[in-house]
Amino acid sequence: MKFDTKPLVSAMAKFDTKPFVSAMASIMVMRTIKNELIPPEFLNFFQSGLDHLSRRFLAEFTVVIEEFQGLARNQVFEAAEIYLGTKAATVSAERVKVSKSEDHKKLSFNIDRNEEVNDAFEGVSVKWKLICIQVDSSRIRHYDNDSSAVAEIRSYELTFHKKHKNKIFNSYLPYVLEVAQQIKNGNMAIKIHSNEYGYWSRDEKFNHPMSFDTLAIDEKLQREIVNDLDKFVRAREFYRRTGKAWKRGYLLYGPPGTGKSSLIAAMANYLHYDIYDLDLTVVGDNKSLRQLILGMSNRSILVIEDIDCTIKLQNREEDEEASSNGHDKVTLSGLLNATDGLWSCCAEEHIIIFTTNHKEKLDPALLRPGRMDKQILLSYCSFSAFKQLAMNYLCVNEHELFEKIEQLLGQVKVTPAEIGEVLTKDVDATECLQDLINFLHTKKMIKEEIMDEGNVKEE
Ligand SMILES: Nc1ncnc2c1ncn2[C@@H]1O[C@H](COP(=O)(O)OP(=O)(O)OP(=O)(O)O)[C@@H](O)[C@H]1O
Ligand SMILES: [Mg+2]
Repeated sequence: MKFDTKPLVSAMAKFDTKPFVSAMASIMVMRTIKNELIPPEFLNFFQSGLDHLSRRFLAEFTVVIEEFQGLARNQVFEAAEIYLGTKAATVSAERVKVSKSEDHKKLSFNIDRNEEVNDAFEGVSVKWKLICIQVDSSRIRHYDNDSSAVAEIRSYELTFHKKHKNKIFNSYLPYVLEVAQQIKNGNMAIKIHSNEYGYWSRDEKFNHPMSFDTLAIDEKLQREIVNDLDKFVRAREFYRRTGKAWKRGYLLYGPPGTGKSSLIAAMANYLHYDIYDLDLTVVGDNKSLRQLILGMSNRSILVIEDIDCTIKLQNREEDEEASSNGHDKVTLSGLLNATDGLWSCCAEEHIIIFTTNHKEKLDPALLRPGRMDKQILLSYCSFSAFKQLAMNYLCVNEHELFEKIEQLLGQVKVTPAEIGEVLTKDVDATECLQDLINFLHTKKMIKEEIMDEGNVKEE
């Protein structure tokens, strides 16, 4: 290993004091001793002592970025990992790791443990190092105890001259986060995370093929939703200026099978955001809920399906009673605080989606203006939505049977899910459409019979 004296010399020129010079001289001597005389097995130990000394006298400043904050993965660590992957492939590291999982579209590079990577930002030199310490896995809360008795605690050390502290904190680290996000958007498949045992599962790929091209909803409504999403994504400056949390809440409501979950999938695919599918029934209390939401990464969608029945959400007075009785459970105000409260501002670009089949059952506190930014009704199939389904399932955009179907759709309520089922029964398009006409006729007859019975009873 060659010893580069340039930084030392320039540092000595700047800080021309006797004690400093003699300390630097000692360090140089020790480095020579290290390179020439120390047996390889003691090198690491000696090196860390030397690094420590250099840091003191070169006025270096080191930021430690640990992989986990409690149970949640540290997003700065994640971003550093992705960002340094690009550096590792091109610049200074002497050893890199290369991998490609199914989730990735391209090769991923990574610096190896205890390797250093130099980087420069607006004229400032920085040094990254990946530190790995092996410990007994039972001492780590986030670690899956089944797999191994030994676990690794990983962290990055970012070192630079302390006079650049402001620049690093205010410009460089945000830049690293930004670049990592861009890389992630281009390279990573979307993930879906679900909660179990108090933390998010990490590596499930989100494979739902639904997109706004295949979603069968009213065209005008679709345009409105897409415009809303575009506006939200572009609004970074607006949220920063107004001090509002950069998040948007949607309530999707409507009968089963009308496309609420399909719309969520289309949104995630459109924005390229990860989904965090929150099952409130397995969240013990408000504190765990808060921790889960803090564990979400930026640019992601929090989904709480069937909000009316997944949990009994009481009103606020009952909440207070419950917490004063020491009851451990997620309460409505806990949920609202978690999604709405001050601390949820820590993250950026969060979309929160609640779904329900029964909007009328929801607590008014959830529906209060300003809480859910947009309430979207997904309803029974219109003719234009049907045409989209015919295109999806049968690759047909015009057919002589369409007129009859349009007429029947005006008379009976049928969900896109029901239509989808009929259209997949046969291979031949005409037969499928004829099946659909028969299905709609039957529904219409049943509806008329029910109405007749109602009239009889009324009489
Ligand atoms: N608007 C739609 N466009 C395209 N396909 C749809 C639509 N609605 C439903 N489907 C089809 O029906 C299936 C079920 O729909 P989905 O799960 O989105 O309904 P949902 O409204 O979420 O129902 P639930 O209230 O029971 O959760 C989907 O997998 C999809 O194949
Ligand atoms: Mg659903």
